[in-house]
Amino acid sequence: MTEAVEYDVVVLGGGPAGENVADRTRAAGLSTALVESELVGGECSYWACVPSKALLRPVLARADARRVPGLAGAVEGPLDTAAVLAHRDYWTGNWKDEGQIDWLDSIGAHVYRGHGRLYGVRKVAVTSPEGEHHVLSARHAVVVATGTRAVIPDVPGMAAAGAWTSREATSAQAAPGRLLIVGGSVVAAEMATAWQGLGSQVTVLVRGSGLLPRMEPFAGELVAEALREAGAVVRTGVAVEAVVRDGSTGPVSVVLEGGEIIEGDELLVATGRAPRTEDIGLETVGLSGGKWIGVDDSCRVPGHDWLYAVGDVNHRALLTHQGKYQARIAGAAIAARAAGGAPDTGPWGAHAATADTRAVPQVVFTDPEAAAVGLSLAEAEGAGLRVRAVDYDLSKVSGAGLYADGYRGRARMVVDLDREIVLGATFVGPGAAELLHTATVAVAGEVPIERLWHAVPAFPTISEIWLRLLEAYRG
Ligand SMILES: Cc1cc2nc3c(=O)[nH]c(=O)nc-3n(C[C@H](O)[C@H](O)[C@H](O)COP(=O)(O)OP(=O)(O)OC[C@H]3O[C@@H](n4cnc5c(N)ncnc54)[C@H](O)[C@@H]3O)c2cc1C
Ligand SMILES: NC(=O)c1ccc[n+]([C@@H]2O[C@H](COP(=O)([O-])OP(=O)(O)OC[C@H]3O[C@@H](n4cnc5c(N)ncnc54)[C@H](O)[C@@H]3O)[C@@H](O)[C@H]2O)c1
Repeated sequence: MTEAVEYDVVVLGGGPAGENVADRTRAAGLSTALVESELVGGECSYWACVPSKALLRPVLARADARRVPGLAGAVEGPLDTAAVLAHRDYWTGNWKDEGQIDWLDSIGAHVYRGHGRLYGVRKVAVTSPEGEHHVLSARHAVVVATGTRAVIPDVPGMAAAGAWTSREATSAQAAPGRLLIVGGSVVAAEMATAWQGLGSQVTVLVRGSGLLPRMEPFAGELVAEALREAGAVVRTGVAVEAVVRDGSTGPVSVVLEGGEIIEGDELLVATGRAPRTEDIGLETVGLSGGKWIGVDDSCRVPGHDWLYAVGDVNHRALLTHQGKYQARIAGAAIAARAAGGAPDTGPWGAHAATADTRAVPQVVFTDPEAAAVGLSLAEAEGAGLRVRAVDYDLSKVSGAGLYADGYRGRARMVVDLDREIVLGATFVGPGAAELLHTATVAVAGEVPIERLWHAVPAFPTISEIWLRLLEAYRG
């Protein structure tokens, strides 16, 4: 080991969360090193958000166009899959990270390529791909931002079958003929939409009772209905007992509980994420590897005043925008503490990631899009709050009718009856994604219903749903 190189802050993991911490600590004038073992930009840029949305955009645009009289006839044919994949490759920078490295250089952050591990208090050891070793020490903070990897359940034959995870599903260079998908949450629903649209015959095998189990039930119902209309098979209440494949390529068979066998050409396992913490030296500071890292609202690890964790790895909200938000909060908290100040960690304070528990927005880019923020009805009731849900058929809004012929969609607003504020909102329908931020402002801002009444949506936009929901609530 060489002598330690000292920085104010050392960031372990260069995904969206890690990069944004570096951005904030550099903006505060703190010297910062960032350690990345694969590609700076992380899962999101190369195997998750960005490539998946590049695959989905043409599928959704075509579906939208097919619902517009006068335009539908022009988009009857199949998508140009090769062009879509090439566009996806462009958006991932062909899995190269020079652009992100240039940006980190431009803000004066020092990048170390290699696997990083905590090496006792305030220290990180880096092993480069060439086998060089560096020790970095942090005057003020080490921030762990190592993200997650896909979980492959312990189903006989699954791991050996060379099943796709989200990585292969977002980076594949051809559409498989028959794609089997195990799982029914966000990755499963989005990838089913993308690959069915790009020419595969998709079968989704859902263990639970429907798709998108964390959203209002109507979200999963509408998405499943549309997937079936697009030609996919969506089966609920089915458990996969075994996977059989001769090697890791060629036809793959899934054996369901009860003995039914379904054959496909590829199998995507979309059954959740596990933290990448098993080999990052947590044991050297008295913590356990392989687990999520618990943090307080400033994203600091309790009992370790120099250690922070941001992004997926802290399990607060596994979304890029929330990881970046946590990074902004943690970066500001580190800077405030480094300057000897008292951070503002009360609810909604400058150094508290309060939105993680109150106002997390998420858009699922399926057809129809499903967008939600804050609490669902079940979550609000489960929290013991006195609430009322107001539902409205989105197709009855003029803007929606003009947006698409035969528009199908639904909205729900969950109102706190004691405080008369919106706790959560869900919009499902074509074009619903861009409705979400209004709801996020209402939820995070705790805007009183009586004031929302004065926020007039433009006619004829789909946003008029707000007026309808408020009218329905006020009677
Ligand atoms: C298919 C898919 C689609 C998604 N789509 C969306 C979406 O549309 N919108 C959204 O908000 N979220 C989406 N997500 C979630 C999003 O990808 C994650 O929330 C986000 O990537 C988390 O960012 P992060 O920085 O915490 O971790 P990551 O992006 O996982 O980055 C962690 C980084 O740390 C590095 N690292 C790990 N261990 C070490 C080590 N020991 N030393 C050095 N470096 C290390 C990794 O190489 C990686 O680059 C999607 C996820 C999937 C799987
Ligand atoms: N557009 C977006 O915002 C977006 C897109 C994709 C992923 N993500 C995020 O990435 C994360 C990962 O998504 P995901 O869909 O992989 O995981 P998830 O944790 O959301 O869902 C995993 C699903 O797999 C099911 N499951 C677990 N084990 C199973 C088994 N053995 N057999 C069958 N089903 C099983 C679970 O019941 C659950 O419904 C999520 O937090 C998600 O929000 C976000």
